Amino acid sequence: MSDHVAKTQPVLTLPPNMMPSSATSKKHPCSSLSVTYISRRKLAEVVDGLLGVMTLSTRKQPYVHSGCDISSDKVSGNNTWLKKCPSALASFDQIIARTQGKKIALFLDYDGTLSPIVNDPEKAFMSPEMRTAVKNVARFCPTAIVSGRSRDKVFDFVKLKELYYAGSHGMDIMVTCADSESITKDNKEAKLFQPANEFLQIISEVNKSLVEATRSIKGAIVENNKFCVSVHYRNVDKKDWKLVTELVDGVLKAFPRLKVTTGRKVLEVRPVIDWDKGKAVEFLLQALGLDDPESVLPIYIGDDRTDEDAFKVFRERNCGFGILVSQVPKETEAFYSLTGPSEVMEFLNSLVRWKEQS
Ligand SMILES: O=P(O)(O)OC[C@H]1O[C@H](O[C@H]2O[C@H](CO)[C@@H](O)[C@H](O)[C@H]2O)[C@H](O)[C@@H](O)[C@@H]1O
Repeated sequence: MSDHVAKTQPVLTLPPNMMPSSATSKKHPCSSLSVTYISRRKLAEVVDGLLGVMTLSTRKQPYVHSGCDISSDKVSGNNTWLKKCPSALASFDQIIARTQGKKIALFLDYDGTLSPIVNDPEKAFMSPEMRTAVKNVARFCPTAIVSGRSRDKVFDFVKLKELYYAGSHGMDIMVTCADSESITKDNKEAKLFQPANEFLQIISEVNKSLVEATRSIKGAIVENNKFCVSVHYRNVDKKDWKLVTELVDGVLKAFPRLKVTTGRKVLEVRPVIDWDKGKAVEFLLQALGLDDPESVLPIYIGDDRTDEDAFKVFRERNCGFGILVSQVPKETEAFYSLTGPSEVMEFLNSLVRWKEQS
């Protein structure tokens, strides 16, 4: 999918002293953020300022790498777990009751949620049945994919033009603006938001260094996700997992503005900015005009640690809820759970059936 950068783009509103005087803004009742539409020149000024604020406000966090994938974490106590985080399928009626006639805004993670976890990241295809389920649900609920993958790559997997996409863990968002008067259904103006834009060059450099550093490790895969880089060790001999971590740490010493977080047998190298999937979801709600908690109920379905940031936003603001995809009990901010992509598909199909009948 190519980038269509519009003449005006939505940006996060800054503190009043940094706000361009010509801008108009809209407050999100469900969050601390608001969306503003301003000119391209102003946008550049504002984003520069925004990045300054985000960089200053974020300390580089040390990371703990347990080398432990949740899927290898099998523990007993399923009943206790289901009491704490009930199945979204078994609780479907309760979930519907929670909507209270509101429109559902749906946020979907990709890997492990819409596609099963596989050894080769390039082959994490979603099934045609899952694609149909997502397409159908998007007819009733505005739907966005929020992924750690690059936006282009996740679009190539999902292939649905009717969705919104946030790639690179929310650092690369494309929306079509719902509330601009000039927009007709077929001529929507695409808008990009890339809060880590100034890191593009650094990411490209660290990607090269990581490829070089891990070249000799059999099974290590470095994946460039545009604003972040994944170093996969799923296919590396277990005895070398620690070595992979050490090599990544070694490379990162030369890149003080980057940090590492962990996912499912993956080390994710990303900019030290105060931005995550939670912030991306808040941004999307506003940019899409879904910022009225009285009329919109956001639901986020995801399986990864990075999805917890979005679950947390909804829990703290009491304006929607997360559904964790996991086969095992886990510490989570989600309200409900599903065991894997096939249950996710069942849940989406249930939403469609319910909408068709109502
Ligand atoms: O936010 P997501 O859409 O869940 O992306 C997170 C990472 O997903 C991918 O890696 C994971 O899935 C692979 C394919 O099943 C698997 O091989 C790997 O072990 C998992 O970590 C993706 O390749 C990463 O770039 C994403 O950061």
